[in-house]
Amino acid sequence: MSSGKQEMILVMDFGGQYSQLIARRIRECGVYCEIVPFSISIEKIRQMAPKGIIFSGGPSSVYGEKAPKCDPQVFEINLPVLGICYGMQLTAHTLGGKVTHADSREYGNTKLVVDQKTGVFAEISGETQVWMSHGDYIAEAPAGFTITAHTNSTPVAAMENTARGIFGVQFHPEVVHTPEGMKMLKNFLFDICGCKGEWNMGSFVDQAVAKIKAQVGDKRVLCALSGGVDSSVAAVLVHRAVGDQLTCVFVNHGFLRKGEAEQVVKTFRDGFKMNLVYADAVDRFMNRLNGITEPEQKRKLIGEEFIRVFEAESAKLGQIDYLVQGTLYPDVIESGTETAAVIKSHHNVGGLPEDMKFELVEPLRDLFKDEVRALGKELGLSDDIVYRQPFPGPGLAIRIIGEITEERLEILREADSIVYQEIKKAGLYRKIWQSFAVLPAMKSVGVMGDERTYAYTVGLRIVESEDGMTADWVRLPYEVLDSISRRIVNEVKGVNRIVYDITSKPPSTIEWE
Ligand SMILES: Nc1ncnc2c1ncn2[C@@H]1O[C@H](COP(=O)(O)OP(=O)(O)OP(=O)(O)O)[C@@H](O)[C@H]1O
Ligand SMILES: O=c1[nH]c(=O)c2[nH+]cn([C@@H]3O[C@H](COP(=O)(O)O)[C@@H](O)[C@H]3O)c2[nH]1
Ligand SMILES: NC(=O)CC[C@H](N)C(=O)O
Ligand SMILES: [Mg+2]
Repeated sequence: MSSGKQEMILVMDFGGQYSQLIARRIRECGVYCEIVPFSISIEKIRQMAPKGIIFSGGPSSVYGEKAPKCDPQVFEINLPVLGICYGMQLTAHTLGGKVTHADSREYGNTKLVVDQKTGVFAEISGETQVWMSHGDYIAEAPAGFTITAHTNSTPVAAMENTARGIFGVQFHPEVVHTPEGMKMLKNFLFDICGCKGEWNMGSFVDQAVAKIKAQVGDKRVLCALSGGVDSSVAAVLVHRAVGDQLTCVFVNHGFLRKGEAEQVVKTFRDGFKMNLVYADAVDRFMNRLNGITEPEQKRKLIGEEFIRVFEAESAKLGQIDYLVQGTLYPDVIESGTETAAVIKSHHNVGGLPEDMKFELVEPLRDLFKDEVRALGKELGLSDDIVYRQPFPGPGLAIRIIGEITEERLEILREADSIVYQEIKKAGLYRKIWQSFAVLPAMKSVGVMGDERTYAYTVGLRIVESEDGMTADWVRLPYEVLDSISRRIVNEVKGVNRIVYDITSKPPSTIEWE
Protein backbone atom coordinates (compact mmCIF):
# COMPACT_ATOMS: atom_id res chain seq x y z
CA MET A 1 0.00 0.00 0.00
CA SER A 2 2.97 2.26 0.57
CA SER A 3 3.78 4.71 -2.18
CA GLY A 4 7.29 5.18 -0.84
CA LYS A 5 6.75 8.91 -0.75
CA GLN A 6 4.37 9.38 2.12
CA GLU A 7 5.66 9.18 5.65
CA MET A 8 5.18 5.78 7.18
CA ILE A 9 6.03 3.79 10.26
CA LEU A 10 6.66 0.06 10.30
CA VAL A 11 5.44 -2.07 13.17
CA MET A 12 7.50 -5.24 13.31
CA ASP A 13 5.29 -7.99 14.70
CA PHE A 14 6.80 -10.41 17.19
CA GLY A 15 3.43 -12.06 17.91
CA GLY A 16 2.08 -9.53 20.43
CA GLN A 17 -1.60 -9.27 21.36
CA TYR A 18 -1.45 -5.54 20.76
CA SER A 19 0.42 -5.24 17.46
CA GLN A 20 -2.67 -4.00 15.64
CA LEU A 21 -3.45 -1.67 18.48
CA ILE A 22 -0.01 -0.06 18.09
CA ALA A 23 -0.69 0.39 14.38
CA ARG A 24 -4.07 1.88 15.09
CA ARG A 25 -2.70 4.38 17.62
CA ILE A 26 -0.15 5.53 15.07
CA ARG A 27 -2.88 6.04 12.49
CA GLU A 28 -4.79 8.00 15.13
CA CYS A 29 -1.76 10.30 15.31
CA GLY A 30 -2.12 10.93 11.57
CA VAL A 31 0.78 8.75 10.46
CA TYR A 32 0.35 5.88 8.04
CA CYS A 33 1.51 2.57 9.40
CA GLU A 34 2.02 -0.99 8.24
CA ILE A 35 2.56 -4.17 10.19
CA VAL A 36 5.29 -6.45 8.89
CA PRO A 37 6.59 -9.81 10.11
CA PHE A 38 9.72 -9.69 12.28
CA SER A 39 11.56 -11.66 9.58
CA ILE A 40 11.37 -8.83 7.03
CA SER A 41 14.65 -8.24 5.14
CA ILE A 42 16.70 -5.06 5.41
CA GLU A 43 16.35 -4.63 1.66
CA LYS A 44 12.55 -4.68 1.93
CA ILE A 45 12.67 -2.16 4.78
CA ARG A 46 14.81 0.13 2.62
CA GLN A 47 12.30 -0.20 -0.22
CA MET A 48 9.41 0.71 2.05
CA ALA A 49 11.36 3.71 3.33
CA PRO A 50 9.72 4.16 6.72
CA LYS A 51 10.44 7.11 9.01
CA GLY A 52 10.87 4.77 11.97
CA ILE A 53 10.29 1.24 13.23
CA ILE A 54 8.39 -0.02 16.26
CA PHE A 55 9.02 -3.52 17.61
CA SER A 56 5.88 -5.06 19.11
CA GLY A 57 5.65 -7.18 22.23
CA GLY A 58 5.42 -10.95 22.04
CA PRO A 59 4.92 -14.11 24.09
CA SER A 60 8.47 -15.47 23.69
CA SER A 61 11.56 -14.93 25.80
CA VAL A 62 14.57 -13.56 23.92
CA TYR A 63 16.85 -16.23 25.38
CA GLY A 64 14.45 -19.04 24.37
CA GLU A 65 15.45 -21.37 21.53
CA LYS A 66 12.71 -20.40 19.13
CA ALA A 67 12.59 -16.71 20.03
CA PRO A 68 11.67 -14.56 17.01
CA LYS A 69 14.60 -12.33 16.09
CA CYS A 70 14.92 -9.69 13.42
CA ASP A 71 18.00 -8.95 11.33
CA PRO A 72 20.36 -7.11 13.74
CA GLN A 73 21.34 -4.83 10.85
CA VAL A 74 18.08 -3.03 11.52
CA PHE A 75 19.97 -1.06 14.21
CA GLU A 76 22.56 0.07 11.67
CA ILE A 77 20.41 1.67 9.00
CA ASN A 78 19.93 5.03 10.64
CA LEU A 79 16.24 4.65 11.40
CA PRO A 80 14.76 5.41 14.81
CA VAL A 81 13.62 2.26 16.62
CA LEU A 82 11.19 1.97 19.52
CA GLY A 83 11.04 -1.44 21.20
CA ILE A 84 7.94 -2.23 23.24
CA CYS A 85 8.08 -4.98 25.87
CA TYR A 86 9.50 -8.04 24.04
CA GLY A 87 10.69 -5.50 21.46
CA MET A 88 12.76 -3.70 24.07
CA GLN A 89 14.06 -6.96 25.51
CA LEU A 90 15.18 -8.03 22.04
CA THR A 91 16.89 -4.68 21.52
CA ALA A 92 18.79 -5.07 24.78
CA HIS A 93 19.67 -8.71 24.07
CA THR A 94 20.91 -7.95 20.54
CA LEU A 95 23.01 -4.96 21.55
CA GLY A 96 24.82 -6.65 24.44
CA GLY A 97 22.55 -6.02 27.45
CA LYS A 98 21.28 -8.71 29.80
CA VAL A 99 17.72 -10.09 29.85
CA THR A 100 16.65 -12.64 32.44
CA HIS A 101 13.55 -14.22 33.90
CA ALA A 102 12.07 -12.20 36.75
CA ASP A 103 11.12 -13.80 40.06
CA SER A 104 7.66 -12.29 39.93
CA ARG A 105 5.68 -11.27 36.85
CA GLU A 106 4.62 -7.65 36.60
CA TYR A 107 1.09 -7.45 35.26
CA GLY A 108 -1.46 -4.65 35.01
CA ASN A 109 -1.41 -1.09 36.29
CA THR A 110 2.00 -0.08 37.55
CA LYS A 111 3.53 3.16 38.78
CA LEU A 112 6.41 4.26 36.55
CA VAL A 113 9.08 6.62 37.86
CA VAL A 114 10.57 8.64 35.01
CA ASP A 115 14.26 9.26 35.69
CA GLN A 116 14.94 11.37 32.65
CA LYS A 117 12.39 13.37 30.69
CA THR A 118 14.03 12.94 27.31
CA GLY A 119 13.18 11.03 24.15
CA VAL A 120 9.74 9.42 24.43
CA PHE A 121 9.37 10.93 27.91
CA ALA A 122 9.56 14.59 26.87
CA GLU A 123 6.94 16.45 28.93
CA ILE A 124 5.70 13.27 30.65
CA SER A 125 4.90 13.40 34.39
CA GLY A 126 7.66 12.35 36.80
CA GLU A 127 5.41 9.58 38.07
CA THR A 128 2.94 8.10 35.64
CA GLN A 129 0.69 5.07 35.40
CA VAL A 130 1.58 2.41 32.84
CA TRP A 131 0.32 -1.05 31.83
CA MET A 132 2.78 -3.89 32.25
CA SER A 133 2.60 -7.50 31.08
CA HIS A 134 5.92 -9.29 31.34
CA GLY A 135 7.78 -12.09 33.04
CA ASP A 136 11.29 -11.25 31.80
CA TYR A 137 13.20 -8.08 32.50
CA ILE A 138 16.33 -6.27 31.49
CA ALA A 139 18.91 -6.67 34.25
CA GLU A 140 21.54 -4.63 32.43
CA ALA A 141 21.03 -2.11 29.65
CA PRO A 142 23.47 -2.39 26.71
CA ALA A 143 26.57 -0.15 26.68
CA GLY A 144 25.78 3.35 25.43
CA PHE A 145 22.19 3.26 26.76
CA THR A 146 20.76 5.44 29.51
CA ILE A 147 18.06 4.11 31.84
CA THR A 148 15.20 6.60 31.61
CA ALA A 149 12.59 5.03 33.90
CA HIS A 150 12.12 2.32 36.52
CA THR A 151 9.37 0.75 38.63
CA ASN A 152 9.44 -0.97 42.00
CA SER A 153 10.32 -4.31 40.48
CA THR A 154 11.82 -3.38 37.11
CA PRO A 155 15.14 -1.52 37.20
CA VAL A 156 15.18 -0.86 33.43
CA ALA A 157 11.58 0.06 32.61
CA ALA A 158 12.76 2.28 29.76
CA MET A 159 16.07 3.00 28.07
CA GLU A 160 17.45 5.10 25.24
CA ASN A 161 20.46 5.76 23.12
CA THR A 162 19.63 9.11 21.59
CA ALA A 163 22.78 9.25 19.46
CA ARG A 164 21.69 6.06 17.66
CA GLY A 165 17.98 6.86 17.85
CA ILE A 166 17.11 3.65 19.72
CA PHE A 167 14.46 3.62 22.46
CA GLY A 168 12.77 0.95 24.52
CA VAL A 169 9.89 0.71 26.98
CA GLN A 170 9.00 -2.35 29.04
CA PHE A 171 5.34 -1.30 29.36
CA HIS A 172 2.61 -0.89 26.73
CA PRO A 173 2.09 2.74 25.69
CA GLU A 174 -0.57 1.66 23.15
CA VAL A 175 -3.25 0.52 25.64
CA VAL A 176 -5.74 2.89 27.26
CA HIS A 177 -4.48 1.84 30.68
CA THR A 178 -1.33 3.86 29.99
CA PRO A 179 -2.92 7.33 30.11
CA GLU A 180 0.19 9.16 28.87
CA GLY A 181 0.94 6.47 26.28
CA MET A 182 -0.35 8.48 23.32
CA LYS A 183 1.86 11.39 24.33
CA MET A 184 4.87 9.04 24.40
CA LEU A 185 4.02 7.62 20.98
CA LYS A 186 3.63 11.14 19.64
CA ASN A 187 7.05 12.05 21.03
CA PHE A 188 8.49 9.13 19.09
CA LEU A 189 6.61 9.89 15.88
CA PHE A 190 6.95 13.64 15.72
CA ASP A 191 10.09 14.57 17.68
CA ILE A 192 12.22 11.50 17.10
CA CYS A 193 11.12 10.27 13.66
CA GLY A 194 10.24 13.73 12.37
CA CYS A 195 6.78 12.76 11.09
CA LYS A 196 4.32 15.51 10.26
CA GLY A 197 1.08 13.63 10.86
CA GLU A 198 -0.72 14.51 7.66
CA TRP A 199 -2.23 11.10 6.96
CA ASN A 200 -6.01 10.74 7.26
CA MET A 201 -8.91 8.59 6.08
CA GLY A 202 -8.87 10.47 2.77
CA SER A 203 -5.37 9.15 2.15
CA PHE A 204 -6.54 5.68 3.14
CA VAL A 205 -9.21 5.84 0.41
CA ASP A 206 -6.64 6.73 -2.25
CA GLN A 207 -4.31 3.96 -1.18
CA ALA A 208 -7.03 1.34 -0.87
CA VAL A 209 -8.46 2.21 -4.29
CA ALA A 210 -5.02 1.91 -5.88
CA LYS A 211 -4.42 -1.40 -4.15
CA ILE A 212 -7.77 -2.86 -5.23
CA LYS A 213 -7.15 -1.78 -8.83
CA ALA A 214 -3.74 -3.42 -8.78
CA GLN A 215 -5.19 -6.63 -7.35
CA VAL A 216 -8.16 -7.16 -9.67
CA GLY A 217 -7.21 -5.25 -12.81
CA ASP A 218 -10.06 -5.44 -15.33
CA LYS A 219 -11.57 -8.62 -13.87
CA ARG A 220 -15.06 -8.84 -12.42
CA VAL A 221 -15.60 -8.88 -8.68
CA LEU A 222 -18.32 -10.22 -6.40
CA CYS A 223 -19.02 -8.48 -3.10
CA ALA A 224 -20.62 -10.23 -0.13
CA LEU A 225 -22.92 -7.43 0.97
CA SER A 226 -24.90 -7.69 4.19
CA GLY A 227 -25.97 -4.06 4.39
CA GLY A 228 -23.94 -3.73 7.60
CA VAL A 229 -21.31 -1.06 8.09
CA ASP A 230 -18.28 -3.08 7.04
CA SER A 231 -19.49 -4.63 3.82
CA SER A 232 -21.22 -1.38 2.79
CA VAL A 233 -17.97 0.53 3.20
CA ALA A 234 -16.03 -2.23 1.43
CA ALA A 235 -18.54 -2.23 -1.44
CA VAL A 236 -18.39 1.54 -1.91
CA LEU A 237 -14.59 1.45 -1.81
CA VAL A 238 -14.38 -1.33 -4.40
CA HIS A 239 -17.03 0.38 -6.51
CA ARG A 240 -14.87 3.47 -6.49
CA ALA A 241 -11.93 1.40 -7.68
CA VAL A 242 -13.53 -0.75 -10.37
CA GLY A 243 -17.06 0.64 -10.97
CA ASP A 244 -19.31 -1.71 -12.92
CA GLN A 245 -16.92 -4.64 -12.68
CA LEU A 246 -18.52 -5.06 -9.26
CA THR A 247 -21.65 -7.07 -8.49
CA CYS A 248 -22.92 -7.27 -4.92
CA VAL A 249 -24.67 -10.35 -3.58
CA PHE A 250 -26.91 -10.08 -0.56
CA VAL A 251 -27.81 -13.44 0.93
CA ASN A 252 -31.04 -14.00 2.77
CA HIS A 253 -30.18 -17.04 4.85
CA GLY A 254 -33.38 -16.90 6.85
CA PHE A 255 -31.58 -15.68 9.99
CA LEU A 256 -32.07 -12.00 9.27
CA ARG A 257 -33.92 -9.53 11.46
CA LYS A 258 -37.49 -8.44 10.87
CA GLY A 259 -37.80 -6.43 7.65
CA GLU A 260 -34.04 -6.54 7.00
CA ALA A 261 -34.04 -8.17 3.58
CA GLU A 262 -36.48 -5.65 2.09
CA GLN A 263 -34.60 -2.74 3.60
CA VAL A 264 -31.15 -3.77 2.34
CA VAL A 265 -32.41 -4.35 -1.18
CA LYS A 266 -34.16 -0.99 -1.20
CA THR A 267 -31.13 0.91 0.11
CA PHE A 268 -28.57 -0.60 -2.23
CA ARG A 269 -30.52 -1.22 -5.41
CA ASP A 270 -32.44 2.02 -5.39
CA GLY A 271 -30.24 4.26 -3.27
CA PHE A 272 -26.77 3.32 -4.48
CA LYS A 273 -27.54 2.24 -8.03
CA MET A 274 -25.18 -0.72 -7.63
CA ASN A 275 -25.54 -4.08 -9.34
CA LEU A 276 -27.21 -6.09 -6.61
CA VAL A 277 -28.20 -9.73 -6.65
CA TYR A 278 -30.65 -10.87 -3.99
CA ALA A 279 -30.00 -14.52 -3.21
CA ASP A 280 -32.87 -16.29 -1.50
CA ALA A 281 -31.12 -19.12 0.30
CA VAL A 282 -33.55 -19.59 3.19
CA ASP A 283 -34.28 -23.25 2.46
CA ARG A 284 -30.64 -24.15 1.80
CA PHE A 285 -29.47 -22.77 5.14
CA MET A 286 -32.38 -24.23 7.10
CA ASN A 287 -31.71 -27.66 5.63
CA ARG A 288 -28.01 -27.42 6.32
CA LEU A 289 -28.50 -26.41 9.96
CA ASN A 290 -31.27 -28.83 10.70
CA GLY A 291 -30.57 -30.49 14.06
CA ILE A 292 -27.21 -28.70 14.57
CA THR A 293 -26.66 -27.42 18.12
CA GLU A 294 -22.90 -26.99 18.61
CA PRO A 295 -21.93 -23.30 18.16
CA GLU A 296 -18.66 -23.76 16.27
CA GLN A 297 -20.32 -26.28 13.97
CA LYS A 298 -23.13 -23.80 13.26
CA ARG A 299 -20.62 -21.09 12.43
CA LYS A 300 -18.56 -23.29 10.15
CA LEU A 301 -21.58 -24.64 8.29
CA ILE A 302 -22.89 -21.12 7.78
CA GLY A 303 -19.46 -19.92 6.60
CA GLU A 304 -19.31 -22.73 4.09
CA GLU A 305 -22.88 -22.32 2.91
CA PHE A 306 -22.29 -18.60 2.30
CA ILE A 307 -19.41 -19.49 -0.02
CA ARG A 308 -21.53 -22.12 -1.84
CA VAL A 309 -24.16 -19.48 -2.47
CA PHE A 310 -21.54 -17.05 -3.78
CA GLU A 311 -20.14 -19.77 -6.03
CA ALA A 312 -23.60 -20.50 -7.40
CA GLU A 313 -24.25 -16.81 -8.07
CA SER A 314 -20.83 -16.36 -9.63
CA ALA A 315 -21.50 -19.29 -12.00
CA LYS A 316 -24.77 -17.65 -13.06
CA LEU A 317 -22.95 -14.41 -13.80
CA GLY A 318 -20.27 -16.09 -15.90
CA GLN A 319 -17.57 -17.09 -13.41
CA ILE A 320 -16.10 -14.47 -11.12
CA ASP A 321 -12.81 -15.11 -9.32
CA TYR A 322 -12.67 -12.33 -6.73
CA LEU A 323 -14.77 -12.04 -3.58
CA VAL A 324 -14.95 -8.84 -1.54
CA GLN A 325 -15.73 -9.20 2.17
CA GLY A 326 -16.01 -6.53 4.84
CA THR A 327 -13.66 -8.41 7.15
CA LEU A 328 -12.22 -6.36 10.03
CA TYR A 329 -9.23 -6.99 12.23
CA PRO A 330 -11.21 -8.31 15.25
CA ASP A 331 -12.83 -10.97 13.00
CA VAL A 332 -9.32 -12.10 12.07
CA ILE A 333 -7.77 -12.18 15.53
CA GLU A 334 -10.78 -13.85 17.21
CA SER A 335 -10.83 -16.58 14.58
CA GLY A 336 -7.29 -17.46 15.67
CA THR A 337 -3.92 -16.82 14.03
CA GLU A 338 -0.55 -18.55 14.21
CA THR A 339 0.04 -16.88 17.56
CA ALA A 340 -3.48 -16.01 18.84
CA ALA A 341 -6.04 -18.50 20.20
CA VAL A 342 -9.42 -19.26 18.53
CA ILE A 343 -12.13 -17.42 20.44
CA LYS A 344 -14.86 -18.02 17.88
CA SER A 345 -14.71 -18.75 14.19
CA HIS A 346 -16.14 -15.72 12.45
CA HIS A 347 -17.95 -17.08 9.43
CA ASN A 348 -16.00 -14.87 7.03
CA VAL A 349 -12.56 -15.92 8.31
CA GLY A 350 -12.38 -19.11 10.37
CA GLY A 351 -15.62 -20.40 8.81
CA LEU A 352 -14.40 -20.34 5.19
CA PRO A 353 -14.24 -23.78 3.52
CA GLU A 354 -10.78 -25.08 2.63
CA ASP A 355 -11.65 -25.68 -1.01
CA MET A 356 -12.80 -22.12 -1.63
CA LYS A 357 -11.57 -20.91 -5.01
CA PHE A 358 -12.25 -17.19 -4.71
CA GLU A 359 -9.36 -14.84 -4.20
CA LEU A 360 -10.39 -12.55 -1.35
CA VAL A 361 -10.42 -8.77 -1.56
CA GLU A 362 -10.55 -7.42 1.99
CA PRO A 363 -9.65 -3.74 2.08
CA LEU A 364 -10.67 -3.32 5.75
CA ARG A 365 -8.81 -6.31 7.15
CA ASP A 366 -6.42 -4.21 9.24
CA LEU A 367 -8.99 -1.78 10.61
CA PHE A 368 -11.20 -1.57 13.69
CA LYS A 369 -14.91 -0.75 13.54
CA ASP A 370 -14.62 2.89 14.60
CA GLU A 371 -11.99 3.44 11.91
CA VAL A 372 -14.35 1.87 9.35
CA ARG A 373 -17.09 4.22 10.50
CA ALA A 374 -14.77 7.20 9.96
CA LEU A 375 -13.96 5.79 6.53
CA GLY A 376 -17.66 5.40 5.75
CA LYS A 377 -18.23 9.06 6.56
CA GLU A 378 -15.25 9.98 4.38
CA LEU A 379 -16.85 8.04 1.51
CA GLY A 380 -20.12 9.90 1.99
CA LEU A 381 -22.26 7.07 3.33
CA SER A 382 -25.37 8.11 5.22
CA ASP A 383 -25.38 8.15 9.01
CA ASP A 384 -28.04 5.44 8.91
CA ILE A 385 -25.50 3.03 7.49
CA VAL A 386 -22.39 4.34 9.24
CA TYR A 387 -23.94 4.17 12.70
CA ARG A 388 -25.83 0.93 12.26
CA GLN A 389 -25.18 -1.42 15.11
CA PRO A 390 -23.13 -4.46 14.06
CA PHE A 391 -25.06 -7.61 13.20
CA PRO A 392 -23.10 -10.86 12.91
CA GLY A 393 -23.07 -12.59 9.54
CA PRO A 394 -24.56 -15.84 10.94
CA GLY A 395 -27.40 -13.68 12.30
CA LEU A 396 -30.10 -15.04 14.54
CA ALA A 397 -28.68 -18.56 14.12
CA ILE A 398 -26.06 -17.83 16.78
CA ARG A 399 -28.57 -16.09 19.04
CA ILE A 400 -30.72 -19.17 19.40
CA ILE A 401 -28.93 -21.51 21.76
CA GLY A 402 -29.29 -25.05 20.54
CA GLU A 403 -31.43 -26.11 17.63
CA ILE A 404 -32.77 -23.57 15.18
CA THR A 405 -36.45 -24.01 14.35
CA GLU A 406 -38.96 -21.86 12.48
CA GLU A 407 -40.87 -21.28 15.70
CA ARG A 408 -37.80 -20.13 17.61
CA LEU A 409 -36.70 -17.89 14.76
CA GLU A 410 -40.09 -16.24 14.66
CA ILE A 411 -40.13 -15.63 18.42
CA LEU A 412 -36.61 -14.20 18.43
CA ARG A 413 -37.30 -12.00 15.39
CA GLU A 414 -40.35 -10.44 17.05
CA ALA A 415 -38.62 -9.97 20.41
CA ASP A 416 -35.55 -8.47 18.76
CA SER A 417 -37.69 -6.04 16.81
CA ILE A 418 -39.23 -4.79 20.06
CA VAL A 419 -35.78 -4.27 21.59
CA TYR A 420 -34.83 -2.25 18.52
CA GLN A 421 -37.95 -0.11 18.66
CA GLU A 422 -37.69 0.65 22.36
CA ILE A 423 -33.97 1.48 22.21
CA LYS A 424 -34.65 3.81 19.27
CA LYS A 425 -37.56 5.38 21.06
CA ALA A 426 -35.39 6.06 24.12
CA GLY A 427 -32.86 7.82 21.86
CA LEU A 428 -30.15 5.32 22.79
CA TYR A 429 -29.56 3.46 19.54
CA ARG A 430 -26.40 5.26 18.51
CA LYS A 431 -24.94 5.50 21.98
CA ILE A 432 -24.95 1.73 22.29
CA TRP A 433 -22.62 -0.68 20.51
CA GLN A 434 -25.25 -3.42 20.19
CA SER A 435 -28.68 -4.09 21.64
CA PHE A 436 -30.50 -7.28 20.82
CA ALA A 437 -32.46 -10.26 22.08
CA VAL A 438 -31.25 -13.83 22.46
CA LEU A 439 -33.25 -17.00 22.84
CA PRO A 440 -31.58 -19.39 25.28
CA ALA A 441 -34.25 -21.86 24.17
CA MET A 442 -35.14 -22.81 27.71
CA LYS A 443 -38.66 -22.80 29.06
CA SER A 444 -39.90 -21.92 32.51
CA VAL A 445 -43.19 -21.69 34.35
CA GLY A 446 -45.26 -18.54 34.46
CA VAL A 447 -48.77 -17.40 35.15
CA MET A 448 -50.69 -15.34 32.63
CA GLY A 449 -54.38 -14.49 32.85
CA ASP A 450 -54.67 -16.83 35.84
CA GLU A 451 -53.40 -19.70 33.69
CA ARG A 452 -50.19 -21.62 34.01
CA THR A 453 -47.73 -21.10 31.15
CA TYR A 454 -44.64 -23.01 30.23
CA ALA A 455 -42.83 -20.83 27.74
CA TYR A 456 -39.52 -19.44 26.49
CA THR A 457 -37.18 -17.03 28.26
CA VAL A 458 -35.74 -14.14 26.23
CA GLY A 459 -32.36 -12.66 27.16
CA LEU A 460 -31.45 -9.04 26.52
CA ARG A 461 -27.89 -8.28 25.48
CA ILE A 462 -27.16 -4.56 25.46
CA VAL A 463 -23.52 -3.55 25.51
CA GLU A 464 -21.20 -0.62 25.02
CA SER A 465 -17.84 -1.03 23.34
CA GLU A 466 -15.27 0.85 21.30
CA ASP A 467 -14.18 -1.87 18.93
CA GLY A 468 -15.96 -5.10 19.92
CA MET A 469 -12.79 -6.54 21.46
CA THR A 470 -13.93 -5.67 24.98
CA ALA A 471 -17.41 -4.63 26.11
CA ASP A 472 -19.50 -3.80 29.14
CA TRP A 473 -23.23 -4.14 29.74
CA VAL A 474 -25.18 -0.91 29.56
CA ARG A 475 -26.71 0.46 32.76
CA LEU A 476 -30.01 0.93 30.96
CA PRO A 477 -32.65 3.06 32.73
CA TYR A 478 -35.14 0.80 34.54
CA GLU A 479 -38.04 2.35 32.62
CA VAL A 480 -36.55 1.26 29.30
CA LEU A 481 -35.87 -2.25 30.58
CA ASP A 482 -39.37 -2.34 31.92
CA SER A 483 -41.06 -1.36 28.68
CA ILE A 484 -38.96 -3.82 26.67
CA SER A 485 -39.85 -6.58 29.10
CA ARG A 486 -43.56 -5.79 29.20
CA ARG A 487 -43.88 -5.45 25.45
CA ILE A 488 -42.09 -8.72 24.66
CA VAL A 489 -44.13 -10.75 27.11
CA ASN A 490 -47.38 -9.13 26.02
CA GLU A 491 -46.78 -9.13 22.29
CA VAL A 492 -44.67 -12.19 21.53
CA LYS A 493 -46.53 -15.40 21.90
CA GLY A 494 -44.52 -18.16 23.56
CA VAL A 495 -42.47 -15.95 25.90
CA ASN A 496 -43.14 -15.54 29.62
CA ARG A 497 -39.84 -14.34 31.08
CA ILE A 498 -37.16 -11.73 30.32
CA VAL A 499 -33.63 -11.66 31.76
CA TYR A 500 -30.90 -9.07 31.40
CA ASP A 501 -27.33 -10.19 30.69
CA ILE A 502 -25.03 -8.30 33.07
CA THR A 503 -21.63 -9.71 32.11
CA SER A 504 -18.84 -7.84 30.43
CA LYS A 505 -16.50 -9.11 27.69
CA PRO A 506 -14.22 -10.65 28.88
CA PRO A 507 -15.14 -12.98 30.55
CA SER A 508 -18.27 -13.35 28.36
CA THR A 509 -18.48 -12.52 24.68
CA ILE A 510 -21.06 -10.23 23.11
CA GLU A 511 -22.91 -12.94 21.21
CA TRP A 512 -24.02 -15.99 23.16
CA GLU A 513 -22.61 -18.49 20.67
N1 LIG B 1 -26.38 -11.68 4.56
C1 LIG B 1 -25.18 -11.52 3.98
N2 LIG B 1 -25.08 -11.51 2.63
C2 LIG B 1 -23.87 -11.35 2.04
N3 LIG B 1 -22.72 -11.19 2.70
C3 LIG B 1 -22.76 -11.21 4.04
C4 LIG B 1 -23.99 -11.36 4.75
N4 LIG B 1 -23.71 -11.30 6.07
C5 LIG B 1 -22.38 -11.11 6.18
N5 LIG B 1 -21.80 -11.06 4.96
C6 LIG B 1 -20.35 -10.89 4.68
O1 LIG B 1 -19.60 -11.22 5.85
C7 LIG B 1 -18.85 -10.10 6.28
C8 LIG B 1 -18.75 -10.07 7.79
O2 LIG B 1 -20.01 -9.81 8.38
P1 LIG B 1 -20.14 -8.72 9.50
O3 LIG B 1 -21.49 -8.81 10.06
O4 LIG B 1 -18.93 -8.79 10.38
O5 LIG B 1 -19.93 -7.36 8.71
P2 LIG B 1 -21.01 -6.37 8.16
O6 LIG B 1 -22.32 -7.01 8.13
O7 LIG B 1 -20.50 -5.87 6.85
O8 LIG B 1 -20.97 -5.20 9.19
P3 LIG B 1 -21.60 -5.17 10.64
O9 LIG B 1 -20.51 -5.69 11.54
O10 LIG B 1 -21.86 -3.74 10.85
O11 LIG B 1 -22.80 -6.01 10.66
C9 LIG B 1 -19.58 -8.92 5.72
O12 LIG B 1 -18.73 -7.80 5.66
C10 LIG B 1 -20.01 -9.44 4.38
O13 LIG B 1 -18.94 -9.38 3.47
O1 LIG C 1 -19.73 -11.09 10.92
C1 LIG C 1 -19.63 -11.65 11.98
N1 LIG C 1 -19.50 -12.96 11.93
C2 LIG C 1 -19.45 -13.71 13.02
O2 LIG C 1 -19.33 -14.93 12.90
C3 LIG C 1 -19.52 -13.00 14.27
N2 LIG C 1 -19.47 -13.41 15.53
C4 LIG C 1 -19.58 -12.28 16.33
N3 LIG C 1 -19.67 -11.21 15.56
C5 LIG C 1 -19.73 -9.82 16.00
O3 LIG C 1 -18.42 -9.49 16.46
C6 LIG C 1 -18.47 -8.70 17.65
C7 LIG C 1 -17.78 -9.42 18.78
O4 LIG C 1 -18.59 -10.49 19.13
P1 LIG C 1 -18.27 -11.56 20.24
O5 LIG C 1 -17.93 -10.79 21.48
O6 LIG C 1 -19.48 -12.39 20.37
O7 LIG C 1 -17.08 -12.31 19.71
C8 LIG C 1 -19.94 -8.45 17.92
O8 LIG C 1 -20.24 -7.20 17.37
C9 LIG C 1 -20.63 -9.59 17.21
O9 LIG C 1 -21.96 -9.27 16.82
C10 LIG C 1 -19.63 -11.62 14.29
N4 LIG C 1 -19.68 -10.96 13.15
N1 LIG D 1 4.21 -8.61 26.52
C1 LIG D 1 5.44 -8.98 26.14
O1 LIG D 1 5.98 -8.54 25.13
C2 LIG D 1 6.11 -10.03 27.01
C3 LIG D 1 7.56 -10.22 26.67
C4 LIG D 1 8.16 -11.47 27.32
N2 LIG D 1 7.51 -12.63 26.80
C5 LIG D 1 7.98 -11.38 28.84
O2 LIG D 1 7.19 -12.09 29.40
O3 LIG D 1 8.66 -10.61 29.47
MG1 LIG E 1 -23.22 -7.81 9.70
